Amino acid sequence: MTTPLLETKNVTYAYPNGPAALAGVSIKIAAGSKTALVGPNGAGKSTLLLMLNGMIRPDSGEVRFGGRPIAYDNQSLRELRRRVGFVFQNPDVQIIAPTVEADVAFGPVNLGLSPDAVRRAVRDALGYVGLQGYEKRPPHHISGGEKKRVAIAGILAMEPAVLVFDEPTNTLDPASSEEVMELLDELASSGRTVLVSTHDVELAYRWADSVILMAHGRVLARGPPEEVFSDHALLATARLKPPALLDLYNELGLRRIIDRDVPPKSVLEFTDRIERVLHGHVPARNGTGTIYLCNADRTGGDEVRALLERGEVDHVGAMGTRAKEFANRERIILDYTYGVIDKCILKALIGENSLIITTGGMVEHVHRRIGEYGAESGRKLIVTPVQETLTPVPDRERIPE
Ligand SMILES: Nc1ncnc2c1ncn2[C@@H]1O[C@H](COP(=O)(O)OP(=O)(O)OP(=O)(O)O)[C@@H](O)[C@H]1O
Repeated sequence: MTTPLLETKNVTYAYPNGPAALAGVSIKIAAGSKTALVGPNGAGKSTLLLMLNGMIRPDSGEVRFGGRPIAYDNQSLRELRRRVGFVFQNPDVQIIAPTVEADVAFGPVNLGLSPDAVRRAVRDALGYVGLQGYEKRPPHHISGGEKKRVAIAGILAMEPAVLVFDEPTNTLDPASSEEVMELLDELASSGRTVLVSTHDVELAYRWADSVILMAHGRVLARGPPEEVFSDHALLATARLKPPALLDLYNELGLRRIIDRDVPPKSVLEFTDRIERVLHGHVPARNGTGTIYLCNADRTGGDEVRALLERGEVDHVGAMGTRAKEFANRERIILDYTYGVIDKCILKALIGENSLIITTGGMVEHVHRRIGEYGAESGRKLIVTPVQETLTPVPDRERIPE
């Protein structure tokens, strides 16, 4: 690894009158990485994260940002906290102002930005988390998932290089959890470094590119999720279970039903592997389902409803916060809000049709991802822009030819 963006060197910490919360922890976080800090209750995850932006000072050892030890004077801490944004587990701790707008403005105002720059920062951050229109609402009158997004917007408005999330999905329902994880994916793909703590191994396995496993104030293991989560004994020490997909894959490997090489990260990858074992290849099928693609920036609700009313669409998914807002506004019920492309490919492979609603640059991404899947698996998948379903003779686009 080149110089890590964030690093701790043998840090220790005990709360006043408490046992050691951290007993010598060294971690390295690479710029642009998606890291999950995984461990049971009381492992020391929150304590370690609080150290990364100077909210807790180690009893011994050192925290480094950008290769330099962090300093604890007020000026240095203010600068560090602008660069390393921290989203608390409980948004009520973080949200302090009487309106959503004032809350998100708090950081930029403190940074001394001009009123115009503050307005822009608030607008952009609320847009990013899909909360335009919430500006004047009192934060205690919105849902838990929305509060989480307000807290994230408040941090984003300061444009940090690193985003640290303590248990981002704790207390959220499954759909809200998925939306927050998708937001974290968007943040990471825009070049930010994202670090989350969690005891949800399923989430860490599919999301992270690097995992740090902690228990009893120590690091037990670190590395790619498929390696760390394949060690059952270590996971048991940390009172955790392996992710279901990886567990099944490893068991099939041990029984020599499949060759173990690169573990699958998704149901789609796994089912393709099984098909290859059964047939020697992923069989081409006639009659794959169609994936309709709606660019919500260019399509009206009436047009989408017209397609849905024809009864040809079996499943609907939305990718990105603006697309979800569009679906919400148009009262379109969503079956998928996370991992949408893979889920729609899986349905297409069993002959069912689906609709993906998305916006802006994500439209190209959907085409690319489905095209790549088609090229790798040798299957022809049909992607039909919703606009084309409105013309009398649909001009279908085949990917790949
Ligand atoms: N404010 C505090 N005062 C005293 N002890 C604390 C305090 N916060 C945490 N601890 C103790 O420090 C240890 C590590 O706690 P920490 O919250 O960092 O763990 P965690 O891995 O984040 O757990 P969880 O998943 O439950 O949030 C635990 O033994 C806990 O009891």
